[in-house]
Parts: sequence; structure tokens; C-alpha cells
Amino acid sequence: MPSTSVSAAATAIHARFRVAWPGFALDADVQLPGRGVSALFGQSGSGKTTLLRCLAGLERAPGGYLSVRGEVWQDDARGVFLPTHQRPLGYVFQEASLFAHLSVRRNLEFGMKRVAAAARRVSLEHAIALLGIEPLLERMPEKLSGGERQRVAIARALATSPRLLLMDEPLAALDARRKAEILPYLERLHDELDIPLVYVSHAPEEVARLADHLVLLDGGRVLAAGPIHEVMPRLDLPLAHGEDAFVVIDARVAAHDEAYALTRLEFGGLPLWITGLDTRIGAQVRARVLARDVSLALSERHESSILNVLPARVVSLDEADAGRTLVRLELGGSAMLARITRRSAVQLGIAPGMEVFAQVKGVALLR
Ligand SMILES: Nc1ncnc2c1ncn2[C@@H]1O[C@H](COP(=O)(O)OP(=O)(O)OP(=O)(O)O)[C@@H](O)[C@H]1O
Repeated sequence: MPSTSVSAAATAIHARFRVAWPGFALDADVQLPGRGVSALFGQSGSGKTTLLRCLAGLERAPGGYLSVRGEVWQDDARGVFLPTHQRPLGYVFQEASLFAHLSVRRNLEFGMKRVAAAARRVSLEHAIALLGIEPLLERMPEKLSGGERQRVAIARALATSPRLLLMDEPLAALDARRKAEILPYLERLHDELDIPLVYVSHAPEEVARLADHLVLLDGGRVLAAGPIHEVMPRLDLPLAHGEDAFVVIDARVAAHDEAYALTRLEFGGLPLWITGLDTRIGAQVRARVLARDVSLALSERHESSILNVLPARVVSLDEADAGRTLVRLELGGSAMLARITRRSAVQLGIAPGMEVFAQVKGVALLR
């Protein structure tokens, strides 16, 4: 059975499930950190929802095991199985399932009443403030937009003071504008709440923005799992070979250049220039660099309009894609991918261990 691990101290959720149906089998053994966002990522039919439903106890996986921050919710070998309603979790589905006959406020109160006063760790006020739904409280669900409904559904899940939040493609039914509207709220949950969130998605941009930890599923098996910084640049995984392959880089806002409307980020002692931000100096941000936006040069001094030319070391190469070479770089303690033509790789003599310069054509700020 594929098994992945995070350091013992950080391990807070351990899930081991096997489900066998005609035509599909889930066989997963994962350890997830007890804080932050873990994304279950993979193609349609890879088993993301099935694994999430196992965590919720909605899918009965005989012989399964689940512990969440020291509490055992399922251990079939010892006859332990908490039914869903006894698991302190919040579940947000693709389509918000609010009670149509109750106002937003009553929907929230309904969620909260299910929790004994002593177990309440997120107040209703806090949930309302986090999701910015104060102006919607007296409305009926039918008078809400899809995005607003989803924010209410998330607030309702929070109001139950869950120890684990599960979200199954909560943005999938929304158009791009609504998605963009909700993402900052999800980021706030991530930053302000001490509740682990397991987030199902097949949208790389959502994963890039939200996830700290990634579980890559393929055909019901765990292909890889680990911190997003480690999983994304792995050349042996399909992610790195996709058209939009990227890495995320955690950086600090170091300076603003007002004259040119640019901001200098810093990571591992290296500068990374980006279109001007109005973020305060010292703030931590996350940036995304696409593999196809990185090219390589042997010297730093190149007549070029590219702002970011950074010293890097070639770690490994992959030539599996026709005519293209994928290069894994190490710079400033971070991994980066460069996708160049095979011809360039040969002409430059790119090889593991070589010192090169990474020309980074584009950097997108994620959060
Ligand atoms: N109750 C069930 N009985 C039999 N097969 C099922 C059942 N539920 C799901 N499946 C099958 O299991 C496979 C995995 O489904 P699952 O919904 O977990 O995938 P997913 O990765 O979440 O996909 P998507 O991104 O499309 O939602 C699919 O082939 C699906 O048809």
C-alpha cells in the first residue's frame, strides 16, 4: 500500500482507507498536517471525493483507520467507528445545501445549535465576520448569489466548531468572478483558524493559492503526498509535465520601487521583482512561477528585458516530453522548474550540478 509521511510532530491526521467497487478501488494511507490546507488533487475519477467521504464517515471503508489530532474517529480493527453525525467536522459541498425555508441567520444558528456550549470554539460572530456575510443575515437563500450561498455554507460549517473542515470543490459551480470573490475568504480561514482543512480540487490555481500540503491521487492510489513546495517540482510526477506546471515560492515583501511601479520580493536571500504591490514591507506572500516562464542562460549579463535573472544550480533533467527538456533548479533554497527546448538544453550543455542563471519571465502573486 502506498504510504507517505510527514514528520511525526506535524502529523495530526492519519487516514488509511480501502474501498473496492466494481471498476474502482481506493487504497490510500496518508498522513496530513494538523494545520493549514491539505489539497486532494487529481483527475476526475481519481478518488478524491471518495477519500473525503471516507474521512467524513459517509463512505464505510471496512478495516479503515482515521485519527484527527489525537482522537481516533475510526479504527475498525478495534471496533471503533464514529458515525458522521458524531464526528466534529464541517463539510462543504460543491453546491451549498442551505435550508431554503430559513433565513441566513437561522441557517447559521441551526448549525451552531448542534454543538454543546462547552465544545464551541468558533463563535457565530467570528464565523460571520470571517466570511463577510453580516449584510446577508436576514436574507433567504433564494435571494443569494451562488458565491454568497457558498460563503454562508462555509460559515455554517465553521459555526459547528469543527475539528476538521472538509470541502469538496466548493468553487466548482461558480464562474471565475465569483471564484475570485471567495478565494480571499478561504485564505482568511487558512490564516486565522486553527482547523485543518482538507480541500478537494482539480483546479491547479486553487491548489496553488490555498494548499500547504498536497495529496496527489491517481486511479484511487496516492501517487505522492507532501508539502506543496516539495511535490510540485518533482520531475517524476505528471504535475511537472503539464502545460501549466509551476512551483510556488514563499517570499517576503522587501521594497517598493515607486518610480517603476515594481516591488522587490525576497526569498532565500534572492530578489524577485514583480509588478508593484501595495502590500506592506515585511509581509509574507506566495508567488507562482510557471515552468514555461523560466529559461536558462550561462551568464548573468545578457542584453534582455527580463527583470529576474537569478543564479541557480541544475538539480536534474527530464526529457520525457518530445522536443522539450524539463529542468529542476535549486535557487535560494527553493526549487524551480524551467522548461526549455531540447535543442537549447543540448547547446548550453545543461547537466546536473551545473551553475546557471534562471531567467524568470513572469511571476504571479497568489496571496
Ligand atoms: N458508490 C459507488 N459505487 C461504485 N462506484 C463509485 C461509487 N462512488 C464513486 N464511484 C466511482 O469511483 C470512482 C472515483 O470517484 P470519485 O468521485 O471519488 O472521484 P473524484 O476524483 O472525486 O472525481 P471528480 O473530480 O470527477 O469529482 C469513479 O470512477 C466513480 O464512478
